[in-house]
Amino acid sequence: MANPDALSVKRPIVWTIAGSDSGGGAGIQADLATMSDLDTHACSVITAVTAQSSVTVALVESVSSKMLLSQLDTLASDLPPAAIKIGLLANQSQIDLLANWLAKQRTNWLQLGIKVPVILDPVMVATCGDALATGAGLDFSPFKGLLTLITPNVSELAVLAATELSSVEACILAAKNLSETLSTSVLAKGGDNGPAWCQQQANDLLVCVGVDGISDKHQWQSFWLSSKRVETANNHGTGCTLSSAIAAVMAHGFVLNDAVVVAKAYVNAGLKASYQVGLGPGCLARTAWPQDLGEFPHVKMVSTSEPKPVLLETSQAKASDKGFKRIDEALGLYPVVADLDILETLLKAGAKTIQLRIKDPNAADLEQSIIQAISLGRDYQARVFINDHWQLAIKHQAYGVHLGQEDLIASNLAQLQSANLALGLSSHSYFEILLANQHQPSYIAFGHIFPTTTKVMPSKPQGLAKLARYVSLMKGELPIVAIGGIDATTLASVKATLVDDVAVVRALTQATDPQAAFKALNKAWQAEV
Ligand SMILES: Cc1ncc(COP(=O)(O)OP(=O)(O)O)c(N)n1
Ligand SMILES: Cc1ncsc1CCOP(=O)(O)O
Ligand SMILES: [Mg+2]
Repeated sequence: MANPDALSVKRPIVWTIAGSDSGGGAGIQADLATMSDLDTHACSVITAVTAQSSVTVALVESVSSKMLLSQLDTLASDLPPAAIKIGLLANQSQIDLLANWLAKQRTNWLQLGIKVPVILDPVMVATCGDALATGAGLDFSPFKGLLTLITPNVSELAVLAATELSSVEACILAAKNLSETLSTSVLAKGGDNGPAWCQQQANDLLVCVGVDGISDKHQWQSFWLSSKRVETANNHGTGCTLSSAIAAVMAHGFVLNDAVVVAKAYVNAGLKASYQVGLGPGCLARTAWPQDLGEFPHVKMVSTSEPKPVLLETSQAKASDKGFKRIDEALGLYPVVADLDILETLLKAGAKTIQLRIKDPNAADLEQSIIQAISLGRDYQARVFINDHWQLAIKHQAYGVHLGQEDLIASNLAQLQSANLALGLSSHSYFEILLANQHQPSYIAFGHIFPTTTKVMPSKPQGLAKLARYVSLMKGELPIVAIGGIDATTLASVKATLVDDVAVVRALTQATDPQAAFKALNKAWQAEV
């Protein structure tokens, strides 16, 4: 099962509501190509027909309200969307009609328990500089509360905010204001050559507004997503491609933050392989689901003390200096346990990696238990990781520490690294894998793969298809450990994703004979695929 695409059999339906670009590089044409390339079935609702080439927009004719409504209703009754991308809306009455229609549909969908992500790319001007929508003063406020994400570029954001965005701070403020005005997350794109501060590299600002299914600490956070600028004039349809890729990835069940980073990687790869067709700017190539980590952006939380995006050259140099201890021998079947009795039992059974996970920070015998676990690890020549309690792990020289994304904010990684401890980091998405990977940990745990009762999770079970995608992205970088709901019945399917290692809790701690359970699971894990 090395090919992750083999795992997602059914193509989810995605709609694009946008204008036709007769030149084929942008609009509906770019959207359909992108959505299809990203393994979705694309339906189209055409808002306007443009007579357009790579150098000019000769004529724009919007479709009638009757035609717009008829396309929406016809599709809704047979081909309901898993996600919607909205592009060119040619005039205010189209905005009003669509917002009204979406509001009614949303109520129907919510009654059925369906939440459909809606991504709005507020298209105003074509790459050649010609206006596409009539009237600069389009009012998008009817969409308030109906959108998941709006994706203006810096010039569009300046128009929407009715202000110049000559500084990073002004851009952050305008994006946050827009997110409040429309009650939506915002992706302010700095990919086009805009003001001086976004010329050096492509810096996009993601303002998260109550994003579903991600860590509490990220739901309302803002992030810079930075990539090196791809130097090419063939950038016609970049915004359409990005927003339709975001919709397509969300239709596959990925959270918003994941969809944004995958779409950015998709656009970066597309720009690198872009090509010229007419006399003007050419278009992006379609390069399928991105699998090259190098195409993904660097992610940085926006903080009040340091609001600026990271400079990529320096951050990469620093990251390689700061790598954590490498894992030479595979972690293998990795038990995670809450007490010393079971820890010793499993070491006796042959566990070579084990984690002590005591969740109560006030546990009376916490430090003593940590000392004891580390000492048992030495006796049995096993690698003992301590969960959460990184200061005690340093103090007593554990082999390593395991931390979650939330723990990262409160811990001192430099101290851990100089004490030469190994570091495992949790992740629950592409986005968190990128965040974790930037610290160059010793391994990244990914989960939960299947439902679990061991821990209350903010995210949904990831499943095998997603696991396979992450494994393929991270192969050769550092070990990926799958965790969550893994037991004797699911082990073989997890192994088939080619993940490096597996961590288990209940499959061992709730077994009637934990030693026998470890031996059996370990044998199955070590066996050839
Ligand atoms: C191997 C492994 N993977 C993931 C976790 C979870 O860590 P974290 O997200 O910090 O959650 P808690 O375990 O602290 O509840 C883990 N402990 N081990
Ligand atoms: C700590 C943790 N982090 C992600 S899933 C999980 C618990 C996994 O436990 P189990 O193996 O019992 O499902
Ligand atoms: Mg933790």
